[in-house]
Amino acid sequence: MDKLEGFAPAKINLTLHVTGQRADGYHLLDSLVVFADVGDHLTCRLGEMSLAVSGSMAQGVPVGPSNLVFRAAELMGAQATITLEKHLPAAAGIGGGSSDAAAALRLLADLTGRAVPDQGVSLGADVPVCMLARAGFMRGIGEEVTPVDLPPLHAVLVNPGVPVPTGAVFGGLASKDNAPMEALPQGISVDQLLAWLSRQRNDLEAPAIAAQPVIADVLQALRESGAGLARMSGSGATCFGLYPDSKKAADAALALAHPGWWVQATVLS
Ligand SMILES: C[C@@](CO)(OP(=O)(O)O)[C@H](O)COP(=O)(O)OP(=O)(O)OC[C@H]1O[C@@H](n2ccc(N)nc2=O)[C@H](O)[C@@H]1O
Ligand SMILES: Nc1ncnc2c1ncn2[C@@H]1O[C@H](COP(=O)(O)OP(=O)(O)O)[C@@H](O)[C@H]1O
Repeated sequence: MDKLEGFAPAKINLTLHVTGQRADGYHLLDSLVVFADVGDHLTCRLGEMSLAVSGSMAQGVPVGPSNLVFRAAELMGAQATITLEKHLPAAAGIGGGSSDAAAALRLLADLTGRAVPDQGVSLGADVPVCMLARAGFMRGIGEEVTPVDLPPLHAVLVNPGVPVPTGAVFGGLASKDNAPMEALPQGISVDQLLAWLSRQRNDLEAPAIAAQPVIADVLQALRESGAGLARMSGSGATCFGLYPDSKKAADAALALAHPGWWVQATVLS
């Protein structure tokens, strides 16, 4: 094996309940996570350590040792020549950096034959679920990950171009001890899933809107575009809308076009 290619899909928190806080300050989460068919692309080859970042969303992404891809190589004890093509906005609540790190960990594990320590959680609370890269529950601070079977969902992702720092949004929570998600029935249909989702929450929505009020405008625009459900992902600012089929999602994406907004029709699974 010489050079390997990998895909780092956007992570979407369909729900995000904050149920407590650990003594070290990290929050306990109860979240249903899915992945989009849009994301970043990586190539990786063992050799001299280097990282080249390109792509439509490369601006502002660190190219040095603070890039999570660089840190993934350090964690694996590997030297590698890596290219990263960024298509996902950064600091956007869709785990772009974490998904890049998880993709790099998968590639480096394949290239070196080494195991990934602790599913990469030392690189970030979102990395274990991004290692799974399919629908799953995320609990603990993010280290407890369980796959779940869900029907695919047609969606539009909208990011209004304002970065939201995750730690600050957690810090703005009015309550840290909120109710967990309801149990999710197995073998659920799309309509049942939508009804179930509408009864769950993203507890970070209110503090994120307080920090960046434009998020409320995005949610309103998604609802007006015909979304059956509109919610923020992660700590924001990206929001998603869910639609009955791919045509309605594509039409909504066209209607949502707005200067400075990143708008993407996608399938979540
Ligand atoms: C909120 C979530 C939900 O999936 O997504 P994003 O908004 O980042 O996409 C994640 O838990 C974010 O994961 P990640 O972005 O990897 O977080 P980390 O780098 O580990 O932590 C950044 C900061 O967020 C806070 N943090 C993060 C995770 C957690 N369970 N409790 C926290 O309090 C801490 O203040 C920490 O210093
Ligand atoms: N490969 C990467 N892609 C994007 N951001 C990265 C990357 N590596 C490190 N970062 C840093 O991580 C921060 C969080 O980025 P990201 O994971 O995209 O956001 P979020 O945690 O909101 O989902 C960014 O502000 C950026 O400086």
